[in-house]
Amino acid sequence: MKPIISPSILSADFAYLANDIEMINGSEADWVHIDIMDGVFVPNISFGFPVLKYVAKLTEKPLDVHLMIVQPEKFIPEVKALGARIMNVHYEACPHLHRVVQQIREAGMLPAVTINPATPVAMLRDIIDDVYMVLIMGVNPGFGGQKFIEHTVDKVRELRELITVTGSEALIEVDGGVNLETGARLVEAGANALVAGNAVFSAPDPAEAIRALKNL
Ligand SMILES: O=C(CO)[C@H](O)[C@H](O)COP(=O)(O)O
Repeated sequence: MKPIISPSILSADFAYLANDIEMINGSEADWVHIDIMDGVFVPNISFGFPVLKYVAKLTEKPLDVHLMIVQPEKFIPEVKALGARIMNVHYEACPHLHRVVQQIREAGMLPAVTINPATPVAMLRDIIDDVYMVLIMGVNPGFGGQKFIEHTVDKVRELRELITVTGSEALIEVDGGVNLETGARLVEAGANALVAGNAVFSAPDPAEAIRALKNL
């Protein structure tokens, strides 16, 4: 199975966002990854719903929305209003994660749980049957273009084992530091979906970079 490719528009040129979205529309990308940051959960602020409303209008691929914010459950209606297919919330931001996952499903979206580099895969044991996807961060969230943290590959392997043992159908997505080299190892370890920012938008031909990732 070819990996699902979800380009992260955090690395796009915000002054010409429509051009980058059209590039994604015409590419082999499967989803579009939207990183929402609040300057509290992570030390950066990206964009909010007034901007994303226009991004969503132009985008023809399903939206894979990643909330790097505290209390993400407060924004379930806003994420739903964007037409998002997947809503990713951080394990570290949700003391009542099981409830939030149910709320996302009840709102008609697919729930995904994200773990930071310092969070062990074992913390997902009691939620793995309830989620559509787990997103493993390959960098500390907040910025694009960071160096890939090596133990992410082992975490993917460990999560693949947990999924096999529990019979869960959760997908594994990785975000941060993904390029052709790290992507190949992540897919080999059992990742189903790759988020790529810098590797796509800094490439001379971003659509070709997406195709190369898709063919890993
Ligand atoms: O969530 C993110 C940062 O918090 C970005 O999606 C991620 O960093 C992608 O960018 P790159 O591929 O350049 O690392």
